[in-house]
Amino acid sequence: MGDRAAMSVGAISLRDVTVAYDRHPAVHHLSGSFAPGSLTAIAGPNGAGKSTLLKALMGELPVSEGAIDRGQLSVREFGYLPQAAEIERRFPISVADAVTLGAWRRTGAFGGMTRGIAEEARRALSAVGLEGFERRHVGSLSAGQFQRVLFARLLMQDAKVILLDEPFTAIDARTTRDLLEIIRRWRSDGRTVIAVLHDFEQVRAHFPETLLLAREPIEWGATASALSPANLLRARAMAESWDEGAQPCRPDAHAHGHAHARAHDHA
Ligand SMILES: Nc1ncnc2c1ncn2[C@@H]1O[C@H](COP(=O)(O)OP(=O)(O)OP(=O)(O)O)[C@@H](O)[C@H]1O
Repeated sequence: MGDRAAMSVGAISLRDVTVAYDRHPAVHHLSGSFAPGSLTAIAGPNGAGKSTLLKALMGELPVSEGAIDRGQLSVREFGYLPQAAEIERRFPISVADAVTLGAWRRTGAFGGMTRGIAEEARRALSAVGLEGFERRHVGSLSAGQFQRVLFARLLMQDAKVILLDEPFTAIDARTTRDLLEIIRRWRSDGRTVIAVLHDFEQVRAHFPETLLLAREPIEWGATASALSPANLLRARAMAESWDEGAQPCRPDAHAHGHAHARAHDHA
C-alpha cells in the first residue's frame, strides 16, 4: 500500500534503557525495537514503568542509562495521549479549538483557524462520531466524548508515531470499539502505534505485538507468547517484590556503577 510505504520511516530502537526517578529505576535494562508501522501493547502490573517508558519515548523523561534511537524521526512527529488523570479539561475551550490544537505544527502556536483547518477539524470530529460538537465546551463532555475529542486531535496531528497511555480506562464499550477502529486505521496508514493497556483480552484481540514489562522486560514479541501464563505469573511475582522499595539497579550490569546506595533502602 503506497500510504503505508510512505509513512513507514524507521524503527524506534532501545538499547539497554534504564529510566529512573531519583536513581530508583522504573524501567530497567530494556532493549528492543518498535518496527515502523507496528502495533504494540505495553502491559504489566501497576508500577511496572509503562507510563514512564512512554514519557521517555516522548523525550519528556531522560534515560539514565542506555539510549533511545528514533532514527530519522523527531519527537515532534510523535502524538501522545497521556493518562486521563493527567489531562486538564476544565480550561474554557470549545471542542473545535481542542481538536485544532492537534494541528499546531502546521498553524504555529498562535496560528488562527483557517477555513482548511476548520474543515479538517470537522472531518476529524466526524471520524470519531462527534459531528456537530464543535461549539460544545470540553468541560461539558462525558469521559467517552472527551476521549473521542482527544483521538480527533491526534487525527489532526497526523503523527507518524502515536503513543497512548491507557486510552480505554473508564471508557464505555461502544467508544472503545470505535476508537479501536481508529487505531486499526492508523495501522493500515503505516503509523507506529504503542499503547499501554490493562485488558489482556483486548490486547490479544487487537495488538499483534506486546511488551510485557515489570520494570525489567519479561518478554517483547508476538502477543500470544508475551502474554503466556508463565510470563504473567512472573510479572506478578516481580511486582510483589517491589512492595518494600524500588528495585536496585544490578551493579554487575552497569559499567558506570550508577546503582546508588539509596536504591537499597527499604523505606
Ligand atoms: N514523578 C515520579 N516521581 C517519582 N517516582 C515516580 C514518578 N512517576 C512514577 N514513579 C514511580 O515509578 C514507578 C513506575 O511508575 P509508572 O507510572 O511508570 O508505572 P505504570 O506501569 O504506568 O503503572 P500503572 O499501571 O499503575 O499506571 C512506580 O514505582 C512509580 O511510583
